[in-house]
Amino acid sequence: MHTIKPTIIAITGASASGKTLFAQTIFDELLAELGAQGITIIKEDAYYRAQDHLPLHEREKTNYDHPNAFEHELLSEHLTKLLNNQSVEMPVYCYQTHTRTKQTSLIQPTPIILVEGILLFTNPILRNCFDIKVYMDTPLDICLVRRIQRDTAERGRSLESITAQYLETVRPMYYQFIEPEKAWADIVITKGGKNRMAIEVLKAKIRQLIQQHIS
Ligand SMILES: Nc1ncnc2c1ncn2[C@@H]1O[C@H](COP(=O)(O)OP(=O)(O)O)[C@@H](O)[C@H]1O
Ligand SMILES: Nc1ccn([C@@H]2O[C@H](COP(=O)(O)O)[C@@H](O)[C@H]2O)c(=O)n1
Repeated sequence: MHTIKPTIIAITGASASGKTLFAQTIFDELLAELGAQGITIIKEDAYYRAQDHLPLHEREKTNYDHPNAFEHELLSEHLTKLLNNQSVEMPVYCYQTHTRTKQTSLIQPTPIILVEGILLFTNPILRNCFDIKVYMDTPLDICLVRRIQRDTAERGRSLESITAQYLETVRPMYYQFIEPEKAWADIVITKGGKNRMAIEVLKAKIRQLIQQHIS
């Protein structure tokens, strides 16, 4: 099954546009059919640069919406290894400490690899790795509301810190880097991570690719 090159499907778009929900739904719904040997997910967020050398108050000032915040070189090295049928140790990131944890997560090569994150198409080497490029086109005001709900519930953030970060970096970087990524997309998805028709279309394409792997 692994003799044919894996297919990498990359999903990008604004923070809280629904990338994780969309990718995770496809993964969860196909897992029963394909098994863990068939499909895997990689998050660009796992590749935020380690900041152990900085005190916490300095890490809080980092612009996490600029491409330089990511170790894209390591992500492309890992994708290349997976394409060459080698496993990788993906970093595990912590949004509370703004750095990587001491753990890593073993990722095995699979025929289908989903990658999701805000700035995946800004890097030409990464872009080159992707077979299908998806852009989540969710209005920014909806993203902001969902980010406030998610980051207060799941990422230990206050409303004050979310709104300050939004005005200082999230919104300007969206216009500078994320929105222009749409031009690279093969598929543009509206209605966020619950767009059932888009989920079914991607699942059908993945099933077709798996059939090609098997035959
Ligand atoms: N279409 C949708 N309808 C309702 N809630 C959604 C929808 N898409 C995403 N969400 C919710 O919005 C929040 C942000 O989505 P998430 O998938 O984490 O975004 P991203 O990965 O792009 O940052 C999550 O709580 C998610 O469940
Ligand atoms: N320490 C960090 C790292 C990242 N962020 C924010 O996360 C956003 C990207 O993740 P999504 O799941 O929302 O796509 C990005 O907009 C960063 O601002 C952070 O707040 N703190």
